[in-house]
Amino acid sequence: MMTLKDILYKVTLNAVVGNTSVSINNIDFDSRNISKNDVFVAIIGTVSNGHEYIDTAVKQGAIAIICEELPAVLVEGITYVQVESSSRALAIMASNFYQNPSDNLRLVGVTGTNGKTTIASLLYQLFKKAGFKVGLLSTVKIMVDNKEYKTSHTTPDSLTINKYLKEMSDEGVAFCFMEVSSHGIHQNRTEGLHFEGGIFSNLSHDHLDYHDTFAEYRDVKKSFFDKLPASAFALVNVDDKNGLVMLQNTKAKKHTYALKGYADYRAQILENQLNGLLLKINESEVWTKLIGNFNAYNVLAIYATAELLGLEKVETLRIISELESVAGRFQYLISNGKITAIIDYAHTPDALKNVLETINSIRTKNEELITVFGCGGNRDKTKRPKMGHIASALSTKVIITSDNPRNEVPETIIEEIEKGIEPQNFKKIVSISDRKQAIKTACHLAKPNDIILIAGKGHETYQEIKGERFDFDDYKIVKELLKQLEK
Ligand SMILES: CC(=O)N[C@H]1[C@@H](OP(=O)(O)OP(=O)(O)OC[C@H]2O[C@@H](n3ccc(=O)[nH]c3=O)[C@H](O)[C@@H]2O)O[C@H](CO)[C@@H](O)[C@@H]1O[C@H](C)C(=O)N[C@@H](C)C(=O)N[C@H](CCC(=O)O)C(=O)O
Ligand SMILES: Nc1ncnc2c1ncn2[C@@H]1O[C@H](COP(=O)(O)OP(=O)(O)OP(=O)(O)O)[C@@H](O)[C@H]1O
Ligand SMILES: N[C@H](CCC[C@H](N)C(=O)O)C(=O)O
Ligand SMILES: [Mg+2]
Repeated sequence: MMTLKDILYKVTLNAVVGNTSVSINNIDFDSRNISKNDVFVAIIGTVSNGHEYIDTAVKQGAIAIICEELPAVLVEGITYVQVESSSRALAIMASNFYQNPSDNLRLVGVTGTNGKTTIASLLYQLFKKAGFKVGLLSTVKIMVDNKEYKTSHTTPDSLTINKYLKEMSDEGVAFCFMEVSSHGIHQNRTEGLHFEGGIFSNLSHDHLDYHDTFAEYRDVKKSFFDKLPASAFALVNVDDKNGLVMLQNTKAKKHTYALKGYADYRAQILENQLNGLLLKINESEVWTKLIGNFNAYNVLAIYATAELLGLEKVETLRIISELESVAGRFQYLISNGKITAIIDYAHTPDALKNVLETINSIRTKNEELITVFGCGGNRDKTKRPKMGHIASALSTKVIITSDNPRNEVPETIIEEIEKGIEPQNFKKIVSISDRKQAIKTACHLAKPNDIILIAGKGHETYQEIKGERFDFDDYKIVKELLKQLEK
């Protein structure tokens, strides 16, 4: 049995009222999950304030309350602990509660606007193929070696992270690769974890609804590197102008990678085709099935990481050529009628631009590029016109549609996307808010050898409308529609 004192180890306490030697059953930050002898951690969120649920938690049997402000009336027999930051305290307590599982495996965090899932998933595959037991915490799924779990976040809350790390540690997992989102860092979800390495892919426009300015978004990412210990490595892409910024105040050992500039790890694209890339990494040539310039960066990042973690170079290169692309990232099919449909998770201006430029570098002038995309509701509005501009400038036809409208009106989101389109491109655009109809229209418009890009949802298998998730799978839908049309 654990006591409150055990899990408070290393938490900075401002005040304690009551007994910390009490035995505790579980910890939670949501009053709705609290039952007898649990510890409730009150967090000030973006929508509500957990401190308002302290009474409910006590009524449901909480034995201790962790909070930033003590309630006016204290209940006899309950221990109240006041801390500076409840979310930071939660993360440290979560680690203690699960016996500090991040100490038992070699944990590497991947941060950046685009490429986190790709890099983390490729590292998972690479180390699996090299014969290790491996863990993965990603947007698409959580893997405890061969066991797969669903996930709702890119970087889960600290209790969930530590729960899975504990399972990994019990399973004898040697390496774990995890995505570290800016929300995750900002909400202290990764506090107290023992990282052996951090990777920075790039920084471009996203989430400027949550972070007030780009500088704030950058500094949140940077704080992840600031906190790495001296024993860790920090590996950054220095073709990105913020790569060196990430290294400014880190104690970790600094390593760089680049395609254009000078760096410790360098790659060159020798060939770029629809079936893969031929790269020269440092002095060796390697073929990969991954497609697009941006994937040259991802492959270089995993090569460097493998070396930093001690994998043998020749083996790494051999395995790289066997790696499969990640679900919903430049996933494509070619129909019987010779129409290519590409599903990609590009949901930021930079990712959309990269994907379109990659397709354009492969496409010949006679073929049409028909792009179907939308922008998420209740997310950064300022990226909408930018994505409208990019899609219309780089495609021959564009169908603007819905991508998880959440609690917003789909037509309003579409109008905001349309604002970024320049008059000379108006004729390329159609707006159809129903995503299935939009994809159907693209299939009707496409002729043999044309390319349809369906962007934004990648691996997602739902459309989220007003809090409800309806089944929706871009890949399945386009495959089925093309088959019907070509019958
Ligand atoms: C904006 C955001 O990130 N919100 C996250 C945050 O919730 P919140 O701050 O809104 O919580 P809140 O509703 O205000 O509640 C505050 C506190 O009161 C508690 N509460 C609330 C009600 C009640 O009855 N009782 C109770 O105790 C809540 O449990 C919470 O502790 O903390 C929750 C618990 O960790 C997260 O689930 C939630 O993620 C929401 C669902 C979300 O959509 N997050 C996205 C934006 C996100 O995190 N995305 C990033 C990836 C982004 C990217 O890189 O592309 C990710 O890492 O997944
Ligand atoms: N290194 C990269 N640079 C720029 N764009 C990239 C890079 N890697 C992938 N992309 C593009 O970004 C999209 C998302 O990639 P990925 O899922 O790996 O990113 P992510 O950082 O995990 O995103 P999220 O923040 O949603 O978790 C891809 O579908 C592709 O279009
Ligand atoms: N992790 C990102 C994913 C966006 C994917 C896109 N399909 C959307 O719903 O906006 C987010 O939650 O902002
Ligand atoms: Mg991701």
